[in-house]
Amino acid sequence: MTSPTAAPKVSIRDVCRTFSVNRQVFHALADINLEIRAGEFLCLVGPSGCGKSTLLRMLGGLDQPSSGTVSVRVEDSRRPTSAIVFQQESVFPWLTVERNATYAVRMLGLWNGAESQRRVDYFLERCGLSKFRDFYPHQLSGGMKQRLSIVRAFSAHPELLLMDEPFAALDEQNKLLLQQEVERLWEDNKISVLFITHSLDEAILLGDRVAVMSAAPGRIKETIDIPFERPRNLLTLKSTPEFGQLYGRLWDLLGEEVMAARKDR
Ligand SMILES: Nc1ncnc2c1ncn2[C@@H]1O[C@H](COP(=O)(O)OP(=O)(O)OP(=O)(O)O)[C@@H](O)[C@H]1O
Repeated sequence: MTSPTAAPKVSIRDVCRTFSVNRQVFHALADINLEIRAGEFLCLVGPSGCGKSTLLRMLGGLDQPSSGTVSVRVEDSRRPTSAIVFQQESVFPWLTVERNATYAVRMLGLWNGAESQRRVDYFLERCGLSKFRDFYPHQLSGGMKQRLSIVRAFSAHPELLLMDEPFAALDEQNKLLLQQEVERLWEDNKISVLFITHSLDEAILLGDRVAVMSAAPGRIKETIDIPFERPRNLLTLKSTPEFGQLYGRLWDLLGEEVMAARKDR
């Protein structure tokens, strides 16, 4: 458990993002204020097009705010500031499983011999890919490729892990298994996580807090603490009245925004 009073890992202050589309200004994000605590698992939900991925891309250094500031508190300069797991498979087809897993660390010049290899071996083992280290992505299933993306991200040992709907394209069984695995990996590695999802089940299962965004221009409408003990089991959780109440509260917050987003189209 992280202390709410400790210095935040991520500070997002008064962030706005506009895009110029056909010579018109489109306001994607407006006045975003949000913190992620060190070691916290923060889930972000919101209607389609409200700017979740734009915000995540800013934290990953792939985009810049039009105004306001985004900062990540770096504690160890030998670690990459962030790593991203996307929804779509983002592994390199011309590299083996092992080379994919080590690519980011090598590219960043952070490869540290035996120590780095030990991390890669550990995460390959944890994600059930040890036996496939010499396989190429076309020889893997979709779920295995997504596990490889997770291995690559955790192996890089980032200060901040950014996950953009990482399980959205997976079948239900693989999704449940990977949700559990990510929760365990996160608990064992004490990493700070921003996790985007459209699934309220997933947000409640994984999050320490869930931030709900408004329809575009995206704002943080409310953040809600998830009080359940870990490790969590979705099937057990779902049978409790507390889960139903939390789900209902989140759905009420989100439902209004989904309707607003539809009207704006
Ligand atoms: N490079 C860009 N140029 C113009 N508009 C953009 C650009 N990138 C994003 N947008 C717009 O910004 C808005 C937010 O996009 P973003 O992908 O962040 O939404 P999202 O909440 O992640 O959506 P979804 O849940 O559907 O993935 C969208 O209306 C999108 O069209």
